[in-house]
Amino acid sequence: MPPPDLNKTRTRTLPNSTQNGLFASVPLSPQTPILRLSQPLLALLQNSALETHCSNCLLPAPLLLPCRLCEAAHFCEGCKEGHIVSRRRGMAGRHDAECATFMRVTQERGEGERLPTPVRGAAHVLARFGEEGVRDRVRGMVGWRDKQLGGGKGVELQAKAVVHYSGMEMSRGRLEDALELLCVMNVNSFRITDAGGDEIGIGFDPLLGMANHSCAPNASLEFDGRCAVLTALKHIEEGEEVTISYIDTTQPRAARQAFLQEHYYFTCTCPACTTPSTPSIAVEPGS
Ligand SMILES: C[S@@+](CC[C@H](N)C(=O)[O-])C[C@H]1O[C@@H](n2cnc3c(N)ncnc32)[C@H](O)[C@@H]1O
Repeated sequence: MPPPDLNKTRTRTLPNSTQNGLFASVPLSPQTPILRLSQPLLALLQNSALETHCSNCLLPAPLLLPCRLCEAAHFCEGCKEGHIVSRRRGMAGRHDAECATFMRVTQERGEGERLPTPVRGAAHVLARFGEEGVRDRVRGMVGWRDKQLGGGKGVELQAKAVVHYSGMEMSRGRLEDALELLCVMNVNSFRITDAGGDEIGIGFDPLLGMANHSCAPNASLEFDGRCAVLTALKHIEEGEEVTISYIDTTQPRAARQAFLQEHYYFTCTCPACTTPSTPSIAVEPGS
């Protein structure tokens, strides 16, 4: 049984901004969990991990059984019952929607062909737009659509792939939803890494997506299987903003700034980016 969900944050609008952030609702000491979501809206294995990790619990296992229909997703002993057998019983399993998508891709593109992971992720979330509140929450998120459209990122083509391979009718409204969703997911998704630190998938959730970036963050977001856990790295005062890092903070400032601008469309003004850098020490040859 996973530990229960918890949330020691509040979402608030940032001062002098239209954007939001996550703020501590209680004082938090280092290493304490701040937010735990056992069922984020999306926790999906990337293509390269489909045969090494279980598509349900996202954990690695020495023996994984392929779904007998799509043969793309694999399940560990503990999860196979609910996800392979349940389809025969007509129970809605988490894999059901993607199973059909995998099969459509194989039929049209050939054996072993996969959609790019972000397209698969968007198809998953689009399939949940019918659930209460999901579409409105996602469509209310920051997506930098104007910058992404025509920006060489191929979101227009990806939107068509999302709708087509999901087996949905290609209506203007659907395409519009898919396009907006892809833009939102591009700036609000998180990498899922396994216990060894290897990247194995993507996670996305409207609440987690409220966390802003800092190159000197006070919290970190990790996934334990499919459970998302935000943990304090430092003492955080009640009412203080909770920040995470979207990037590798060991990179030099210029590289961090360029990456954040290219992928998240902002200029970072965190203390690590605005504090004058320590002047380099001249070392005399031979000293
Ligand atoms: C994952 S969302 C974070 C939540 C977002 N502020 C909101 O209101 O939904 C990522 C977006 O937030 C903004 N953002 C995140 N960290 C920022 C920072 N340190 N400075 C300025 N904007 C930031 C950028 O617009 C970025 O594309």
